[in-house]
Amino acid sequence: MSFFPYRDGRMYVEDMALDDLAEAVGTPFYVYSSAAMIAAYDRFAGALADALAGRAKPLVCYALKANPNLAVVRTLAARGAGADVVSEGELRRALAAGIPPEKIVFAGVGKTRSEIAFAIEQGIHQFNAEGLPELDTIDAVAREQGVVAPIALRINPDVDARTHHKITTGRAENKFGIAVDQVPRALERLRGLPNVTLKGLAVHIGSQVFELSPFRDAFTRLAELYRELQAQGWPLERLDLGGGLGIAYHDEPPPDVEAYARVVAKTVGDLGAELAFEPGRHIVGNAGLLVARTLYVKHGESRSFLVVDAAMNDLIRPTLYDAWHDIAPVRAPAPDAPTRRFDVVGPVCETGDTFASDRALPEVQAGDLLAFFSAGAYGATMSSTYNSRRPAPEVLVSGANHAVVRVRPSHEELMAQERVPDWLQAPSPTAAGGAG
Ligand SMILES: Cc1ncc(COP(=O)(O)O)c(C=O)c1O
Ligand SMILES: N[C@@H](CCCC[NH3+])C(=O)O
Repeated sequence: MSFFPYRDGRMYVEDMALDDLAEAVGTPFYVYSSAAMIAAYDRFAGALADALAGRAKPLVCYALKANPNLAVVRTLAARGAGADVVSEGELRRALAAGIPPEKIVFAGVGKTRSEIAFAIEQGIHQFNAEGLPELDTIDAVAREQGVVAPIALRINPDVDARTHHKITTGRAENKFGIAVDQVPRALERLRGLPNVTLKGLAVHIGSQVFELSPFRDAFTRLAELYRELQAQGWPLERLDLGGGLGIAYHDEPPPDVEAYARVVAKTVGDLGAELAFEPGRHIVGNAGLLVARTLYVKHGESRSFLVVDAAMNDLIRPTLYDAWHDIAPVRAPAPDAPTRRFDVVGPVCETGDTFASDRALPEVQAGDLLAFFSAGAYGATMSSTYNSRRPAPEVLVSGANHAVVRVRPSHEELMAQERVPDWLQAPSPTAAGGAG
């Protein structure tokens, strides 16, 4: 079922017409379907619960980096989600959205002392430690607070996730995690660190992973290591299998979440470990759209351009990864409407500010609204103010209700964070122009 259907020639988000929303909030804007993210979350959590059949209880820690909007996180918290965070900011958001600290895992290669201190104060579930020196830091900070901090070692299994090279994280050359060969050194180090306690192992091999075999390989390696460490006497009880399960961005068959859950059950289901997962994109990616208005239709010598009012500062994925996002007009085209090839571009002064090249679209007029699909993950959160453009607002729809869950800041608000030092006072009129 589509959460973005056409009805009477107009595209809807659930029961809210997008053209009405555009009138209400202005363009460009992000819009999320509450029902779509709940459906994706429930399906993911349900598939794991079914496949594990009571052998292990899955803790689904939504990866805030995909979309940290408080209303989005709150929606998932209400379904029982925990959180995967990679900064104090994300941790504060997870807590503010009502996720209990004991359901929060803290990953990331560059946790600072003050971030670690804050997380320990909150009593989070665990740190996923990504390197040996970090163990010393967590230990030292925990000692200052007189507590023992729970950790998992994030293992780098050297598995090719077969995704875009910029978002693969489980190869030996990537900065993430601890190589299997270094684990003995990490354990040796842990023996001398009384203020950290090793609870388990973690892995995350990359993002937008489509094939199941890299997961199978990584989880199998992790299970072997888990058994080995237990045999050595380490009282492990947790495995965190990371996120990474992809979504369909076009008409490809989406990854099979039930088959993913069966891989989990088969590889680690019998270890008796508590299992955690860190899905981001899979939960929110296809629950969101970016909606833009066409400013100009420009027919050049060799190409036709649709210049829209959204740009690479709003959605950077096409520029950064050459990512494909489906684009469709908000006013339904006639079934037999001819198509034409367009480059869909934004107003930013970079050639890379291109959402799609040579894309077949129905005839579009200036003023028409366009929906960019699969923009719920790594969309608004990766936006910037480049070219001094105001970030697009975010809207959450539930049924026929909508709420602006992040407002578009004014130009004054954007400039208010900047300061001009005294020694750069505005030049007096007489000084202007120099020699007179
Ligand atoms: C440690 C960790 N966990 C979870 C995620 C979420 O990934 P995804 O949105 O692909 O599920 C990421 C990002 O790749 C990550 O680095
Ligand atoms: N930002 C990336 C994914 C990176 C995942 C974070 N570890 C994307 O848009 O696809």
